[in-house]
Amino acid sequence: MSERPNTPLLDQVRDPSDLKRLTDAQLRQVADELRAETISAVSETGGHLGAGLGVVELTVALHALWNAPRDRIIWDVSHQTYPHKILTGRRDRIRTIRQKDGLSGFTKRAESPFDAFGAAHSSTSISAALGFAVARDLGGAPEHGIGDAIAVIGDGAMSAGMAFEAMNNAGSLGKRMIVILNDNEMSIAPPVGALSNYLSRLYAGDPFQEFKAAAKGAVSLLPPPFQQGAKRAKEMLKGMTVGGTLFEELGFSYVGPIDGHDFNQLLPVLRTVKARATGPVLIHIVTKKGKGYAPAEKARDGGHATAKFDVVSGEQKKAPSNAPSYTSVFGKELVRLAAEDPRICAVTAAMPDGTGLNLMVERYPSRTFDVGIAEQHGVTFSAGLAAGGLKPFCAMYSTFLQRGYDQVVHDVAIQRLPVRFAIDRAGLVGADGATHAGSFDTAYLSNLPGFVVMAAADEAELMHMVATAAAHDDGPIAFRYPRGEGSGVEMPEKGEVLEIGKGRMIQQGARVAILSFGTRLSEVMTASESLRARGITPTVADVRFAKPLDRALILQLAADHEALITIEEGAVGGFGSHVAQLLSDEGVFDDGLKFRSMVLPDTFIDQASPADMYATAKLNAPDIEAKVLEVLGVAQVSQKKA
Ligand SMILES: Cc1ncc(C[n+]2csc(CCOP(=O)(O)OP(=O)(O)O)c2C)c(N)n1
Ligand SMILES: CC(=O)[C@@H](O)[C@H](O)COP(=O)(O)O
Ligand SMILES: [Mg+2]
Repeated sequence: MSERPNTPLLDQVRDPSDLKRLTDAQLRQVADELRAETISAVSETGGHLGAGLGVVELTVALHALWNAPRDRIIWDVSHQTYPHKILTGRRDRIRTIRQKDGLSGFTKRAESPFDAFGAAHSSTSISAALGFAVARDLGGAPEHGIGDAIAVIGDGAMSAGMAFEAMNNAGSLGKRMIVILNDNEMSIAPPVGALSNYLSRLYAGDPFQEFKAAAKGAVSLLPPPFQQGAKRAKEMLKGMTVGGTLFEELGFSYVGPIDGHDFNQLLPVLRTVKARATGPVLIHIVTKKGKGYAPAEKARDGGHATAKFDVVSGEQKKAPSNAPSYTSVFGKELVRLAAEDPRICAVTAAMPDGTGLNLMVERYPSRTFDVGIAEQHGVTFSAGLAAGGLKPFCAMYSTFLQRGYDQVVHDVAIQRLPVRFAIDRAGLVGADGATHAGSFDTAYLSNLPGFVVMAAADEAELMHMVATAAAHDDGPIAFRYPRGEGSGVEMPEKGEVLEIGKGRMIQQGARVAILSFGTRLSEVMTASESLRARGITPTVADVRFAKPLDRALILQLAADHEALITIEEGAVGGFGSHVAQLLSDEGVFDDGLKFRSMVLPDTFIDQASPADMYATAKLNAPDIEAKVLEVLGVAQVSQKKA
């Protein structure tokens, strides 16, 4: 455990009301102590660091000036809320963050009344804030009332269509609400796109803006010191744009850009907006990701997310592993295939490193597209690329692909376009918890006519599936694989093209056949070992495909066994449901087949290690063993704990 920082003033802040009696100079001290406490806590837990460090001053200022929870502060993505959690009565649990039974790494309404709106996927904050503003004006929450609605959104999150949909709506409704655009010129990777360039231009230091601001009579929106002391106002006006921005065209009053780490700018501007805003206002603050912690400031990603680390050296403490990550296996195999086929291209929605497409960016930059946090566009853009004769790999996390679902149905599936979906983070992901669980993709893709849906049982299988997807030109195809390292299996030199809709036998046994879809296969084999001691050897197949099903294999195994069990890392409606439908259609149940489908339970599972989450889901080896015994009617003496 690292030495805890000395935080005499922060120690006196039990909730945000304690900030109200502090002077501006004391707020500065609280911010410094809060930053030290955040660094210390994350060094022990790991987690999202850089974004929180960048909003320390903003967090203190918002809680000092407004009255949360009556005023609703809505943090976009909410990976930057560790300082907010510390200030809102959760300091004693901050070192449990992202762990089993600990604090969530994101805002969560069930966790605290100060978490006005749950998040983790980006670009929802302005819509939610507008909802609160309208609810306030229509008399919602009559017991305590609703004060201000304040959305804090990053420059990366601002690039998403949803943010603009919300501004378009807010600008026309004209309700009082505040959007704080926290511009650190970073997403996880450096931000991309025209909006990012536009924001940079807004604070390019054009002295013309000073005159423009004055000429537009902007003084009414500026803090009183501006209006009184010409010198200070002049200083502050330097580089500040009022009027003529994209945001103003959308119906917002725009104030900024201001230095989000400088209380001398932040506090007066926020006070003035609080006192005077009548309609929607956007305050543009400029900050640094990782601010105040040199290793984070220097890191390529601004210290976005980190393992546990040594505070002094910044060195991260990662467990060594010999197995490659699924992500890197995908990235490397794609690069290999792209060398052979110039029509192969790749699309990521702001996750080049997370999806392994950084390797494609390095090798084939002109064929790799980071579209920003814009999954909907990314999917339809891929559909366009496919319609135009290219072979796009649309690489997204399972959970984020959810945002592009209508595009998957309407633009890809109905047109039978050969978009290859590389679905990373499939299944339960661990510390990011329920919001990031890849639980639904098998269900929501397998029910689409003409889709091919595969899951890799290990990293070698993943290589084959990448090759299979590249070769598949007849409609859309998806392959899913989990977060983290593979099982260390022997790797082929290159992926082989699999026959569509054909599974593989792993082990021939008797009485019960287990059909595994995805990486639960290793748990199935562990269970099988244990069952052997009881004289039961299950037949095991890796089905590879949830769609099209290997009908011949499944029907044969159904005919040869008294029981069939399916298992997958996904919610109901996926592989198991399709097998049940097949067995039902073929009348196999009429012959007395016993059938069990092991899927994720009908509940959102909170963060823990993936193994713990799968234990909660009852999808680990002991659960499989128990299921086999149950279906065969064998008495269980005792079940080992998962
Ligand atoms: C819909 C969606 N896509 C992708 C992500 C992954 N993601 C989390 S934070 C982040 C970058 C956000 O950048 P920004 O809003 O500028 O916040 P910063 O971290 O710079 O403070 C991304 C891409 C996400 N959370 N939600
Ligand atoms: C906040 C967010 O959405 C990302 O930072 C996410 O936590 C990344 O997850 P991985 O660590 O699995 O890439
Ligand atoms: Mg940013």
